[in-house]
Amino acid sequence: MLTKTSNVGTTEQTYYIIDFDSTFTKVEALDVLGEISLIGRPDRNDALDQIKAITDRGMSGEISFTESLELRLNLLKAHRDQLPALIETLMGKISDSFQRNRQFLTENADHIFVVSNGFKEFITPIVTSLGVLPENVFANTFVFDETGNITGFDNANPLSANGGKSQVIRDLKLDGEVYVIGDGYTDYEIRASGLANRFYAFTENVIRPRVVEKADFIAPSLDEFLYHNHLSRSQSYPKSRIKVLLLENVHPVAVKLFEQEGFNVEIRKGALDEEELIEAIRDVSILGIRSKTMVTQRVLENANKLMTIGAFCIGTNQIDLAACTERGIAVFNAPYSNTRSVVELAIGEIIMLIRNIVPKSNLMHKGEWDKSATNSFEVRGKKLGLVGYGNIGTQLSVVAEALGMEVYFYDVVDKLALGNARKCKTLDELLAIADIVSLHTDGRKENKNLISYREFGLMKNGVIFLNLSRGHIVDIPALVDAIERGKIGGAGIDVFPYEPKTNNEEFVNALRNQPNVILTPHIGGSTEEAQANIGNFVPSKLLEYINNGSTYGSVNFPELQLPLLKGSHRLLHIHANVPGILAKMNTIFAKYHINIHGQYLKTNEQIGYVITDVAKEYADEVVEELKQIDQTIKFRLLY
Ligand SMILES: NC(=O)C1=CN([C@@H]2O[C@H](COP(=O)(O)OP(=O)(O)OC[C@H]3O[C@@H](n4cnc5c(N)ncnc54)[C@H](O)[C@@H]3O)[C@@H](O)[C@H]2O)C=CC1
Ligand SMILES: O=C(O)CCC(=O)C(=O)O
Repeated sequence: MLTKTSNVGTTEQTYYIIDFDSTFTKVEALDVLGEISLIGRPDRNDALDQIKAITDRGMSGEISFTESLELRLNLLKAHRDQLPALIETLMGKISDSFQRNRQFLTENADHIFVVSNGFKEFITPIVTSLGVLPENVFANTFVFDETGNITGFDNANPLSANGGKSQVIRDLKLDGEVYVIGDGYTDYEIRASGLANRFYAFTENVIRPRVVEKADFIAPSLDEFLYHNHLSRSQSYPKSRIKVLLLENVHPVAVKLFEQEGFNVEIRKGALDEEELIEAIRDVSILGIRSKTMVTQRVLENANKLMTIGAFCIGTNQIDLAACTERGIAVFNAPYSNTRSVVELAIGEIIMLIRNIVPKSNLMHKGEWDKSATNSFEVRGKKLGLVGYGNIGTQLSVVAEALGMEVYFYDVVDKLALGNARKCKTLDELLAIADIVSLHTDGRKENKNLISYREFGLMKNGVIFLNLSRGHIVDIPALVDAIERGKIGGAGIDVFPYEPKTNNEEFVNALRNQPNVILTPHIGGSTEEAQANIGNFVPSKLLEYINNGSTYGSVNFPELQLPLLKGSHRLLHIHANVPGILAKMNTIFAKYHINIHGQYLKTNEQIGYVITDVAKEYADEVVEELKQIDQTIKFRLLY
């Protein structure tokens, strides 16, 4: 993020001086050359470490540049024949924000200079591939011996010595504003010698504190630099300004995906309570949570920048969905990624409980050997009663049948029975018939205490009871009573009306120390596989929404799967679902003679979502007038 503000704006006479290593490319080219030239050498790793250390010392100004160059070339022992491989590698290492903004580089080629202490032999092919003019590349050149070994550098070139970059800029006699973009101390030196008006510390690839503290501005990407200077760019809004807050230990793959996208990502291990979340969410655009963080109306009132929420789980009952919709915040979840994990845990628990393994194992730990078949049963032929026949219920149905169980289910919605499963007309009918009752309903409020004293009363004596869905669905005192009366032969409980916020909080519950009860800390969906699946799936949905406007799979927004944005500007308008909004929008488009490439509209009970792709040239007033339409909730522009 740019840290200081100023009167921005550029003139025709603005010149851009760009560094190469770790700025134009993600890497230091001589480090990469070392990886190539030292292949097969026994001391390769040591030499590479030394080269990297010397590079850093030179870049942060600890040792003179000439010294760092000499030391590195000595260690490299490179050859001319290795340069094509180096160039090929560097082509794949061009910084993402430079790749994205090649249009800026070509359109401003006359005013762009790449000034580097690296070497022309590899810099020129890389930067000219993105439109920089070869005559605007200023860098060192290698000296080779007669067999092609790199033995040194041209000492007459000012860039081989300290202060060389300033010397080059001085000689260029640039008449106008000069802005330097780079990651190293030598880039700052241009500004220090009074030859540049601004120095932007470029931190997309590497952050050097000693350089950053000297900078006029910090540019986490080229987009940020272009945005700051109102220059043409590939992103309507720099991604580094978009803050992502990820709570509850979401999988690292998700963190990586958001970071790769260039977002500013903050992670916290546990859940936050309402007050903590209100504090943390103020400047957050994307929030990622799991099942424990309650996103309430009060939280949302303090989340003015929030665009979207990702529930890294199935359940979304922890989020006030209606309030999100009212505020134009799109919510996504992962409806399938952890279903198998829950099914496998349920099957495992059913077998352990029906065999009475838990008390036997506890006795063994106390040294007691109780070999007997009493109260140990097989699952084959038993009646499994599923309450809720959705994604998990149906999958459990199929796996249970494969184990020889008879499956019965009850769902409030008329569902197709899979395999030989039998539908029950009422919950009561199911409870009366099942040897094992397993809950798989969603967490809607009306399901609170769905299973209480009356329902336990309807169950068979010795029934096995499982809840791996949501804690509030079962009345815990009623469950404890049923266990103590011997009504329940065994129970597996994974979810609780109140669950500790973090692993450091004690689990307090009347179910503790009950016999033949398996208690698990809400881990039905916590397998490595499921978490990695969710970690990939949810960010993909959030990114489609942020980058393209697509809402396919959203749990609260009208679903629109949009074509990729190409050659147009995309105007996204979210409004209260009242008649006439589309007509008002189109009146504005007509008034300004806007060429519409495509238009998409979808509504739900609360909101309407209109996407209009338009030709790139239009008056600024269009955007302002669209935002002013009555009942507008949110407006976004993408390109
Ligand atoms: N323990 C854990 O770690 C995990 C728990 N879950 C929870 O498992 C539950 C089931 O998940 P999915 O199968 O993916 O949900 P789903 O939405 O696909 O299925 C839920 C089904 O329950 C039905 N239903 C709702 N209320 C009902 C009622 N009172 N009586 C009968 N049927 C009712 C719905 O019509 C729907 O068919 C959810 O509560 C989810 O949050 C999901 C994943 C992991
Ligand atoms: O793993 C989690 O945090 C929650 C799993 C869960 O309950 C869900 O996916 O609905």
